[in-house]
Amino acid sequence: MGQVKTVELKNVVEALEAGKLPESSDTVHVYDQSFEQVDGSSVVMVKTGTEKFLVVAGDGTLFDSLQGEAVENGKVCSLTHENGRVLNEFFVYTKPQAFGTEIATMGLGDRLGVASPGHIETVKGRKVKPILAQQSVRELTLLNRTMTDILDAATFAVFQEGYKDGFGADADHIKLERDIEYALGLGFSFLTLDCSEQIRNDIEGATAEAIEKEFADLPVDRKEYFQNHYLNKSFDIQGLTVSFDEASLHKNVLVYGEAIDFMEHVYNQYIQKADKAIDFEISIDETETVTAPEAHFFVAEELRRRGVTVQSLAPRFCGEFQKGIDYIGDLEQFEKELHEHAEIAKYFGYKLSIHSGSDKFSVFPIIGKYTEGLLHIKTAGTNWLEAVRVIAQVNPDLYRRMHVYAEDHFEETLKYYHVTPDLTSYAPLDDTSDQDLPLYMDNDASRQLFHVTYGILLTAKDQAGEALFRTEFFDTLMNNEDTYRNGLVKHIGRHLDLLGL
Ligand SMILES: O=C(O)[C@@H](O)[C@H](O)[C@H](O)C(=O)CO
Repeated sequence: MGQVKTVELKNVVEALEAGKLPESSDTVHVYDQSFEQVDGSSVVMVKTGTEKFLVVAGDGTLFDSLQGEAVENGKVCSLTHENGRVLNEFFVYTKPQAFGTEIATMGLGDRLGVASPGHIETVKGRKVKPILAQQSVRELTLLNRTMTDILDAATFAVFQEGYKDGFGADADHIKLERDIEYALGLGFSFLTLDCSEQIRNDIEGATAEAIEKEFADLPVDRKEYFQNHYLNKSFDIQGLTVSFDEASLHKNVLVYGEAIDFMEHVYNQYIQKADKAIDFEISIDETETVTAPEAHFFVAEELRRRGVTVQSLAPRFCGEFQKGIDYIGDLEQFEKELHEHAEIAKYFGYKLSIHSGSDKFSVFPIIGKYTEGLLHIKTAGTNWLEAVRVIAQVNPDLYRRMHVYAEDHFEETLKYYHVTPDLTSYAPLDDTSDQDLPLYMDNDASRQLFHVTYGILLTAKDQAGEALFRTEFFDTLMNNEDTYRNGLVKHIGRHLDLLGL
């Protein structure tokens, strides 16, 4: 830390020594809500330039535990993983928790590690709890981030905002048992088990003969286990009648059987054995197979039969839930099926989970109506797009360079995301004034262009190995923190308003 900064922070230390909340100055911003006093120590979060620190003074175990640079009789501490764990030890509200099925939850994936303060402001006073740490393995891989990074970002944001109403941490789209073990060991409170590898999409297109032959080859006890429970019976779900003939039963057994076995295994081996409550979510949304309501019932009934308790389940809905843009499909069909999915979820006592929930404004009223405001909804990319909007507003030159790079590298992202933007549908960059650059964040195609190129843009390096955009991107964002915060409050607030939360 430079000499200049320690001089600036001397006043903060003096105020803390006197047990007082320091005041912000021209060069040091004090996050008032973060001020805490415990066993003779006083601590607060500050920002100088584009960097944030914890400043602690006084004596006692908190002062001794936080690691930092001595400034007068205080310490100036970087936001390290170790200092985040110290905050967890002294302030329980900085640790993630599970919420169960009695309140709506919203996944607020933050690919940058700087969005959570705006998310916290957005949810205050609403009937929803924030899952502030939520990144899929795909996002972590594309960003070279770790699960520890996203937990730390949430810890420091909650401390900065003095937010004491609880938050969650979702290890999202987890497919491997080693990742489950690692995430739960780190203290994640929410596990989204992605079963797309176990779901047999090939069965969807198979002939009736092929399905019958494969089913016939199953062990006798397995066939009897399913046929004795489902065949030629009707199940009444709040007025929705579900029944299976041989063809439909055999198809569902083959499509979902292996996935359900995996769900049961993970529940018994990890969720049941966890040292704290875990919100367990089943994700069958990222598959080619649309989840028909009767298939949703089949999966849920099997979980019930096997004693597996889940807090939320994400089906693959009809139509398209593409990243960062509104719903694509027949609204009437969607409403009919969403209603059925919601009734099935209610019947089995868990929340319906809406993945790729960003920007699905046309269907939010339908979702809010039939889930009666008890759901889990996941967003992530839209929070990154609001950051890109800020860049377009305040640093047009950086935006232009990122836009060109994203277009040049767009094709590389299609192996990770299913998006189908028409990149000729928006105005050419050279024809767009600086003033109009933010409008690209209102166009579906340019939204998706940036939505899926986040990893490429934030890890791109020049020939000297220096970051092409990352450093300037984060400096710009940190110098315009309130603009980003207010943009999130407005944009995510619109999501919650339309959902009735
Ligand atoms: O992009 C990702 O991998 C995640 O954000 C994933 O899509 C997440 O589960 C989600 O649905 C966010 O909207």
